Amino acid sequence: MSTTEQSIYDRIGGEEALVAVVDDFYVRVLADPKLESFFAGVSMPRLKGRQVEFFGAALGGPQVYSDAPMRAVHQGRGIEQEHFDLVAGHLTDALTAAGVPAELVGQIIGVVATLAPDIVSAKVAS
Ligand code: HEM
Repeated sequence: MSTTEQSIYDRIGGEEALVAVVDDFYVRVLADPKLESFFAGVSMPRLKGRQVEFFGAALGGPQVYSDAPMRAVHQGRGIEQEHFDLVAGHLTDALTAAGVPAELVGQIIGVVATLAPDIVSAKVAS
Protein backbone atom coordinates (compact mmCIF):
# COMPACT_ATOMS: atom_id res chain seq x y z
CA MET A 1 0.00 0.00 0.00
CA SER A 2 1.13 3.49 -0.76
CA THR A 3 1.75 5.77 2.17
CA THR A 4 1.66 8.85 -0.04
CA GLU A 5 -0.32 11.67 1.56
CA GLN A 6 -3.86 11.67 0.18
CA SER A 7 -5.47 14.72 -1.35
CA ILE A 8 -8.45 16.31 0.40
CA TYR A 9 -10.49 14.97 -2.54
CA ASP A 10 -9.52 11.38 -1.70
CA ARG A 11 -9.97 11.92 2.02
CA ILE A 12 -13.58 13.06 1.68
CA GLY A 13 -14.39 9.98 -0.44
CA GLY A 14 -13.68 10.94 -4.05
CA GLU A 15 -16.17 11.71 -6.79
CA GLU A 16 -19.15 9.86 -5.32
CA ALA A 17 -18.91 11.78 -2.05
CA LEU A 18 -18.31 15.07 -3.82
CA VAL A 19 -21.36 14.66 -6.08
CA ALA A 20 -23.51 13.90 -3.00
CA VAL A 21 -22.14 16.94 -1.13
CA VAL A 22 -22.76 19.25 -4.10
CA ASP A 23 -26.36 17.95 -4.47
CA ASP A 24 -27.07 18.53 -0.78
CA PHE A 25 -25.30 21.91 -0.88
CA TYR A 26 -27.66 23.21 -3.59
CA VAL A 27 -30.74 21.83 -1.79
CA ARG A 28 -29.67 24.00 1.15
CA VAL A 29 -28.80 27.05 -0.99
CA LEU A 30 -32.11 26.96 -2.91
CA ALA A 31 -34.07 26.58 0.34
CA ASP A 32 -32.50 29.78 1.70
CA PRO A 33 -34.83 32.75 1.07
CA LYS A 34 -31.86 35.13 0.95
CA LEU A 35 -30.17 33.11 -1.81
CA GLU A 36 -32.77 31.42 -4.01
CA SER A 37 -33.37 34.46 -6.26
CA PHE A 38 -29.72 34.46 -7.40
CA PHE A 39 -30.33 31.06 -9.00
CA ALA A 40 -33.62 31.83 -10.79
CA GLY A 41 -33.36 30.62 -14.38
CA VAL A 42 -30.00 28.89 -13.82
CA SER A 43 -29.67 25.32 -15.13
CA MET A 44 -28.98 23.46 -11.89
CA PRO A 45 -27.83 20.17 -13.49
CA ARG A 46 -25.23 22.14 -15.44
CA LEU A 47 -24.20 24.22 -12.41
CA LYS A 48 -23.85 21.10 -10.23
CA GLY A 49 -21.64 19.51 -12.89
CA ARG A 50 -19.42 22.60 -13.02
CA GLN A 51 -19.28 22.77 -9.24
CA VAL A 52 -18.12 19.14 -9.02
CA GLU A 53 -15.41 19.96 -11.55
CA PHE A 54 -14.42 23.11 -9.70
CA PHE A 55 -14.20 21.53 -6.25
CA GLY A 56 -12.65 18.35 -7.61
CA ALA A 57 -9.87 20.35 -9.25
CA ALA A 58 -9.45 22.64 -6.20
CA LEU A 59 -9.21 19.74 -3.73
CA GLY A 60 -6.68 17.66 -5.64
CA GLY A 61 -8.96 15.36 -7.64
CA PRO A 62 -8.54 14.43 -11.32
CA GLN A 63 -11.14 16.92 -12.58
CA VAL A 64 -10.18 19.81 -14.78
CA TYR A 65 -12.18 22.99 -14.32
CA SER A 66 -12.10 24.64 -17.70
CA ASP A 67 -14.79 27.27 -17.50
CA ALA A 68 -14.74 30.96 -16.75
CA PRO A 69 -12.77 32.41 -13.82
CA MET A 70 -14.75 33.01 -10.61
CA ARG A 71 -14.71 36.78 -11.06
CA ALA A 72 -16.19 36.66 -14.57
CA VAL A 73 -18.92 34.21 -13.45
CA HIS A 74 -20.03 36.13 -10.36
CA GLN A 75 -19.42 39.84 -10.82
CA GLY A 76 -22.43 42.05 -11.53
CA ARG A 77 -24.83 39.66 -9.78
CA GLY A 78 -25.15 41.83 -6.67
CA ILE A 79 -23.54 39.25 -4.40
CA GLU A 80 -22.66 40.78 -1.02
CA GLN A 81 -20.38 39.40 1.70
CA GLU A 82 -23.51 38.34 3.62
CA HIS A 83 -24.56 36.11 0.70
CA PHE A 84 -21.07 34.68 0.39
CA ASP A 85 -21.04 33.84 4.10
CA LEU A 86 -24.46 32.16 3.85
CA VAL A 87 -23.26 30.04 0.91
CA ALA A 88 -20.08 29.10 2.78
CA GLY A 89 -22.26 28.12 5.75
CA HIS A 90 -24.39 25.82 3.59
CA LEU A 91 -21.24 24.23 2.22
CA THR A 92 -19.99 23.66 5.76
CA ASP A 93 -23.32 22.06 6.67
CA ALA A 94 -23.38 19.82 3.56
CA LEU A 95 -19.81 18.63 4.18
CA THR A 96 -20.51 18.01 7.86
CA ALA A 97 -23.75 16.13 7.09
CA ALA A 98 -21.78 13.89 4.71
CA GLY A 99 -19.50 12.91 7.57
CA VAL A 100 -16.45 14.92 6.54
CA PRO A 101 -14.30 15.48 9.65
CA ALA A 102 -14.35 19.01 11.07
CA GLU A 103 -10.63 19.49 10.42
CA LEU A 104 -11.09 18.78 6.70
CA VAL A 105 -14.21 20.96 6.53
CA GLY A 106 -12.12 23.77 8.00
CA GLN A 107 -9.43 23.29 5.37
CA ILE A 108 -11.98 23.33 2.54
CA ILE A 109 -13.72 26.44 3.87
CA GLY A 110 -10.29 28.06 4.20
CA VAL A 111 -9.73 27.53 0.47
CA VAL A 112 -13.23 28.78 -0.37
CA ALA A 113 -12.78 31.92 1.76
CA THR A 114 -9.90 33.07 -0.46
CA LEU A 115 -12.40 33.33 -3.35
CA ALA A 116 -14.54 36.00 -1.66
CA PRO A 117 -12.81 38.99 -3.33
CA ASP A 118 -13.62 37.53 -6.76
CA ILE A 119 -17.20 36.59 -5.96
CA VAL A 120 -18.46 39.50 -3.85
CA SER A 121 -19.08 42.47 -6.12
CA ALA A 122 -21.62 44.56 -4.25
CA LYS A 123 -21.06 46.61 -1.15
CA VAL A 124 -23.76 47.21 1.41
CA ALA A 125 -24.91 50.84 1.04
CA SER A 126 -23.63 52.92 3.91
C1 HEM B 1 -18.60 30.21 -1.97
C2 HEM B 1 -17.86 30.07 -3.02
C3 HEM B 1 -18.39 29.89 -4.43
C4 HEM B 1 -17.85 29.05 -5.36
C5 HEM B 1 -16.63 28.14 -5.19
C6 HEM B 1 -18.66 29.17 -6.56
C7 HEM B 1 -18.43 28.46 -7.72
C8 HEM B 1 -19.18 28.54 -8.86
C9 HEM B 1 -18.95 27.78 -10.07
C10 HEM B 1 -17.81 26.80 -10.27
C11 HEM B 1 -19.90 28.13 -10.96
C12 HEM B 1 -20.06 27.59 -12.37
C13 HEM B 1 -19.46 28.53 -13.36
C14 HEM B 1 -19.46 27.96 -14.76
O1 HEM B 1 -20.44 28.14 -15.46
O2 HEM B 1 -18.48 27.30 -15.10
C15 HEM B 1 -20.77 29.09 -10.31
C16 HEM B 1 -21.88 29.68 -10.88
C17 HEM B 1 -22.79 30.46 -10.21
N1 HEM B 1 -22.65 30.96 -8.94
FE1 HEM B 1 -21.15 30.56 -7.67
N2 HEM B 1 -19.67 30.07 -6.34
C18 HEM B 1 -19.54 30.53 -5.05
C19 HEM B 1 -20.36 31.46 -4.44
C20 HEM B 1 -21.52 31.98 -4.97
C21 HEM B 1 -22.42 32.89 -4.28
C22 HEM B 1 -22.17 33.46 -2.88
C23 HEM B 1 -23.47 33.12 -5.12
C24 HEM B 1 -24.71 33.95 -4.91
C25 HEM B 1 -25.27 34.14 -3.74
C26 HEM B 1 -23.21 32.38 -6.36
C27 HEM B 1 -24.04 32.36 -7.46
C28 HEM B 1 -23.78 31.69 -8.64
C29 HEM B 1 -24.70 31.66 -9.77
C30 HEM B 1 -26.06 32.34 -9.84
C31 HEM B 1 -24.08 30.89 -10.76
C32 HEM B 1 -24.66 30.48 -12.12
C33 HEM B 1 -24.17 31.29 -13.23
C34 HEM B 1 -24.87 30.86 -14.51
O3 HEM B 1 -24.64 29.74 -14.98
O4 HEM B 1 -25.67 31.64 -15.02
N3 HEM B 1 -22.02 31.70 -6.22
N4 HEM B 1 -20.31 29.33 -9.04
